[in-house]
Amino acid sequence: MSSIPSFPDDLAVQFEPYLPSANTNGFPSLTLTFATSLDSALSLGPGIQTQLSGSLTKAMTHHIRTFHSAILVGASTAISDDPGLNSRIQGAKHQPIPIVLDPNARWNITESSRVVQTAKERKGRAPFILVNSQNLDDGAVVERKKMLQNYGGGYIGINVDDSGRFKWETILSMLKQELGIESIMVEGGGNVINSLLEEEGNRRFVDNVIITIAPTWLGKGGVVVSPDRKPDPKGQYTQPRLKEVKWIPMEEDVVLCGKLNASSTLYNGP
Ligand SMILES: NC(=O)C1=CN([C@@H]2O[C@H](COP(=O)(O)OP(=O)(O)OC[C@H]3O[C@@H](n4cnc5c(N)ncnc54)[C@H](O)[C@@H]3O)[C@@H](O)[C@H]2O)C=CC1
Ligand SMILES: Nc1nc(O)c(N)c(N[C@@H]2O[C@H](COP(=O)(O)O)[C@@H](O)[C@H]2O)n1
Repeated sequence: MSSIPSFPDDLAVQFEPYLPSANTNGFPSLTLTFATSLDSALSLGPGIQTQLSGSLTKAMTHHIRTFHSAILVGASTAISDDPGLNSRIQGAKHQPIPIVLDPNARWNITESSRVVQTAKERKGRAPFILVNSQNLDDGAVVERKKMLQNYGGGYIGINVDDSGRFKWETILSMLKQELGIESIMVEGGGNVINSLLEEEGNRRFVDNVIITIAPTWLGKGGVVVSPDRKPDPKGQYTQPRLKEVKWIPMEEDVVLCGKLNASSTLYNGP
């Protein structure tokens, strides 16, 4: 994997207000970051890795990765993309720990998975995979766990809720307690991002948002960011709206930065 040229200082300074800072809420600081098309798609379809970021916005993503203790993706992204989940920016001073949400232990991670190769070459960290606690004793999980432990990673069991998902509150507090994670970059895919944005109770965990928008339409059938509109306990839908918004043009793309958790308000129009 070739290294990515360093991110220019004059651009890096513009992102500083959106980098993690110590959180007072007891949870790791969470940055939501992904690349999208003009029709809100992350990829052409489930299982199809689609390049959206240009070279400069890709460098930005790898620069931002170095400021986080962890990067988190869903199992389908791990399976389809076989990602490195490290920072390949020249001179990277810190590598985040990859975290994969995989309640049903679907990802057959092996010695030749890119993230493991990267850890072996000491160009990144070995991943921790979060599974439903009931799957921790599964034979395949036990074997994969042994393999990952050789490189400093592993499997962690968490109980799922009635819908088969982990609660975000549990994910975040467990990552902080067990792995000492203070900041986390959630990169995708659609399922993970939508589950984070659909409920006000989860949106409160999102501190910073950094979205690359590429000048292209992927068309119907793509994996889209479009959370369900779930009403709050009072039966109202509170529109999440970013604050402290900054648009940063970067070659053909534009990067949208903002803050979310500073209590989203009901938007009543101008
Ligand atoms: N453009 C971009 O920046 C990115 C694009 N992608 C693309 O997104 C696509 C994959 O997205 P999706 O199919 O939506 O899958 P996904 O990557 O969101 O994974 C879905 C799986 O993650 C697990 N999961 C999600 N939320 C969970 C929760 N709260 N608790 C427990 N488990 C949970 C479940 O196993 C679920 O089946 C791929 O095509 C990939 O290339 C992925 C990341 C970033
Ligand atoms: N920022 C960004 N731009 C794109 O165009 C993308 N397709 C993605 N995808 C995400 O990046 C992961 C790949 O990471 P590595 O470079 O392999 O470390 C992929 O799994 C998606 O999370 N991101």
